[in-house]
Amino acid sequence: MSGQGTNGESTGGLRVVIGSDEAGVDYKDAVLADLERDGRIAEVIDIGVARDGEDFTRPYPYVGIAAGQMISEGRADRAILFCGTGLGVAIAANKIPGIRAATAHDSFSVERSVLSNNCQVLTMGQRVIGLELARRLAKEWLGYTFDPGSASASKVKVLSDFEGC
Ligand SMILES: O=C(CO)[C@H](O)COP(=O)(O)O
Repeated sequence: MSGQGTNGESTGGLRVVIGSDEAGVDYKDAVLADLERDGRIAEVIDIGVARDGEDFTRPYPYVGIAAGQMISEGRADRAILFCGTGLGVAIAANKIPGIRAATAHDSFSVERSVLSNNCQVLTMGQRVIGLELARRLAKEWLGYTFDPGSASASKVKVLSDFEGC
């Protein structure tokens, strides 16, 4: 069984949620395939929507909330979510106490979302960036680990203290 690392992550390898609404399903499926080939990932959890599924028209807030809850409850370490812009799923995930979700479409922001902000959730927009960039950014993002001894830690703690978790 996996233990907990200093970042709250599973020490047995990352457990990663992937999800989208219908506007992000093409990118979700492409990144899902990448994650399944990625040796760093212990478990990939696809929360939909499924292209041919009954949940295909599930609105983005349900996707963001479900992903945030999985992390909050310790059932996953990270989530990568897509919608048209990436904004809606981030707003939804951020409604869950303790969740830090960010929309990032460039390499520097992707890096800082972990190293500065200790984000557990990355969101991107299928209507905003190209597929190959989204795939690359997802891979990069999973390679970063927050350093609890860094100068950024006390800033993130302000958020945790405010939320009480
Ligand atoms: O991008 C979205 C939400 O941020 C979603 O994929 C589309 O939402 P809509 O513009 O309200 O249809």
